[in-house]
Amino acid sequence: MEATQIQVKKQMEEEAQTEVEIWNYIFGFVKMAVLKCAIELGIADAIENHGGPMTLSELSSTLNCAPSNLHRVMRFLVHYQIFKEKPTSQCSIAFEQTPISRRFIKHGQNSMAAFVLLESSPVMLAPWQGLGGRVLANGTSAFDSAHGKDVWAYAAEDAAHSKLINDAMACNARVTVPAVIEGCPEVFDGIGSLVDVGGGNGTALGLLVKAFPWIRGINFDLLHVVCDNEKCDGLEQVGGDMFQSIPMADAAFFMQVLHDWDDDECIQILKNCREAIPKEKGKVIIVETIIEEEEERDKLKFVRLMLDMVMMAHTRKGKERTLKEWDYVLRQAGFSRYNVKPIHAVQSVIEAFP
Ligand SMILES: C[S@@+](CC[C@H](N)C(=O)[O-])C[C@H]1O[C@@H](n2cnc3c(N)ncnc32)[C@H](O)[C@@H]1O
Repeated sequence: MEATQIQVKKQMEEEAQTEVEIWNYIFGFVKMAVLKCAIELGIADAIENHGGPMTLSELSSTLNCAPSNLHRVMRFLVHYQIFKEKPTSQCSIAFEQTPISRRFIKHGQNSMAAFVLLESSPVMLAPWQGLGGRVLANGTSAFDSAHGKDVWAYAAEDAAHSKLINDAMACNARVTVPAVIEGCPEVFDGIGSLVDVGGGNGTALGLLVKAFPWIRGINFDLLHVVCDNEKCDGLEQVGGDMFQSIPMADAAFFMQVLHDWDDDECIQILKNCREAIPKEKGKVIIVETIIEEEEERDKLKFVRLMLDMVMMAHTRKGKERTLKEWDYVLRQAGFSRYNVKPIHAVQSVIEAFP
């Protein structure tokens, strides 16, 4: 092939790929919307309860919906390999579970269904309309513009939304905390008491106390959150404001809390934390995203960048941080020494010492 022919072929391939990408951007939300619909209908739950693949008529009668519409939803989900088609002995087609669909069973192991329901809720989608405004005004929160208050004040007044947040955080904790336990168990050696600051419904701390039974767990969150929490063996529930003070413990644990706040706020929270832990042997364990500045660490880099945009949409001044930015925050808060431990998760573990 001549050089010009090669160039023309390359250009045509690029144009075709561009066309694919453009349509992905235009209708990117459709995947999330159809997944939300599948979770609300309970499609994965129905197939799991059935104990094996289900035909369209079995599925539509179980879900009590029109087969014609369900067929279109299933065709879409099969195209994206969320479910698989399997021929039956009666020459029809049945739908079977995949590793992806199993993650969307409502109460299944490692289920991420609650996270989809939170992020696709009208409350969390509305702020995205104001992202440009936030960038231009540099500081006007997109969430505040949409709802007139910040996400935590909103949750304090709307019990259903608060539950949506806590359930989503809990399903994420069930995936992330085992990666922490497996990736760096030594971090928890010698800790007699651990306060989980912004611990939500206590799922993360419950898993930690189960894995390290010598730890006495204190789950600390806003009063309205801990008041709604179910009693959990081995956990003390304490309500309060981390900007005021943090309950005393040998160590403090923060998972996806500091990314909700700007540097000055994080420094304030971490200074309060220094007051709560012993000067000599105390430590802070932070489970957060670290944005890599140079080489890509792994396939999850895009999630970290997306999470940073989520912080821009959903918090006032929160952000995902590079290592340099974490270094600044920790040093300003008086933590002289820290280790970073990569784990098999979107987040890393930062162990910091006063
Ligand atoms: C993104 S969630 C993280 C929950 C939990 N650490 C996890 O990863 O599953 C942030 C948590 O911080 C809590 N929070 C917000 N403001 C707080 C404050 N001023 N004092 C204590 N907790 C607060 C919220 O109620 C929420 O549970």
